[in-house]
Amino acid sequence: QYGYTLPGWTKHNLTYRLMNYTPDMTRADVDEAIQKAFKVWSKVTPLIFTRISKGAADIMIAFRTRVHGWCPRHFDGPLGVLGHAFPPGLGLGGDTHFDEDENWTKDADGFSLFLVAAHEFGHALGLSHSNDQTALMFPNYISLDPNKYPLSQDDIDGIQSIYG
Ligand SMILES: O=C1CC=C(NS(=O)(=O)c2ccc(-c3ccccc3)cc2)CC1=O
Ligand SMILES: [Ca+2]
Ligand SMILES: [Zn+2]
Repeated sequence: QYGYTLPGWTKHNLTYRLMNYTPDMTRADVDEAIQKAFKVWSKVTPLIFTRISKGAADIMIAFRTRVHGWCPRHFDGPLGVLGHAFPPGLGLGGDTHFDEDENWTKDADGFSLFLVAAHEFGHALGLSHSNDQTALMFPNYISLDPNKYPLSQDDIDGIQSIYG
């Protein structure tokens, strides 16, 4: 069960924007991984995610390393932290950054961008970590079979307690 859930977004139609791409994957594979990661959550909530290519989106997505821009959190080089996302809110709220020092992939080796994005988007929607080790919101990376539906009942209960 969740320690606490943050107040979620007050609107259900959210926009997202990819600020840059990782050289580890093709653009098409990055677009697909991000789209699939949003679909995991839109399937179990009334949330709708719309991609925009300019202007300020609710969820700004970027690949960054070490200290980056005005982001109050920094990355730690290869391994360790893979990404971070800010809880719902204006400005930095919802923004999701991936550590470019990782090897991002769509298949087995390296880290699955789809899985890490699905986890980070859980935070961007207001979820905290789960202590259920089968949950997508579990604090440690588990390389689930990306084709297996990654949401556990704990994740669904958590997200529906915010956007039910
Ligand atoms: O707020 C934080 C702080 C530290 C984090 N650690 S991480 O980036 O290495 C990470 C850990 C687990 C996952 C994950 C967990 C379950 C399924 C898929 C990914 C993703 C990223 C992830 C995170 O969201
Ligand atoms: Ca790292
Ligand atoms: Zn950041």
